[in-house]
Amino acid sequence: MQPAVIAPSILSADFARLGEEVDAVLAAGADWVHFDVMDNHYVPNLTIGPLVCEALRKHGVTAPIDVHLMIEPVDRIVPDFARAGASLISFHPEASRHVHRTIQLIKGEGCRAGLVLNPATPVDVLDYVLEDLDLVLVMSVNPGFGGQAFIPSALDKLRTVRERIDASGRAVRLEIDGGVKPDNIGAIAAAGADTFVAGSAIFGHSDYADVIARMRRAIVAGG
Ligand SMILES: O=C(CO)[C@H](O)[C@H](O)COP(=O)(O)O
Repeated sequence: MQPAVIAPSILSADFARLGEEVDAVLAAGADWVHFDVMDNHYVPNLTIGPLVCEALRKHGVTAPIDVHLMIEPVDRIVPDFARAGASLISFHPEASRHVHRTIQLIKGEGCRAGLVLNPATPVDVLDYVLEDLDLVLVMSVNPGFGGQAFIPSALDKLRTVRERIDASGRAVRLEIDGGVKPDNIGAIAAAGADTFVAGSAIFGHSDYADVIARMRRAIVAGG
């Protein structure tokens, strides 16, 4: 298993002070910045686009920016995010007519590629494309909003995807997103996740370093 990565979702940050918020969470021990892009079409919410990603890079953020596109159709916006400084770009198979082509597009733009599985999306969407992926993101809430409760069936899905990744022999990251907290992250790690997105649990806490440290301890204890 690869070293654990903690990726705070800026969906729960104070957008009026986004640069400071990202600096603070990275100084507090976060590894990546998770960047949720919603289009009010694929999901019923509207957030941020490539201009904000570029602004974070210009602000001086050098950590990996992990872009989660909840956008349909997805292909047109991929080059814009690559130019804006995205490190990884993940998308939903339901939002792409040609999943293999979208993966190649992301990689051709110089980014790592991830595929996102909604709570009701079967694991077999990984057939024939797992060998091209750098990351699989298992959603443990329905996409669109922060602050939702963790859906327990995500643990079984993590175990299944972990087996498939291990059988592939490739260093594909297994990311979890939605309702991740210090009190469930140990069980999530034990089920096979190595990359942990958390929004409200981190930005809703007054001491980012404390909550991230508690998450890391729980990952080691549970995983
Ligand atoms: O992708 C998302 C929602 O679509 C968010 O990243 C996710 O829900 C994180 O928020 P929280 O940790 O508060 O559940």
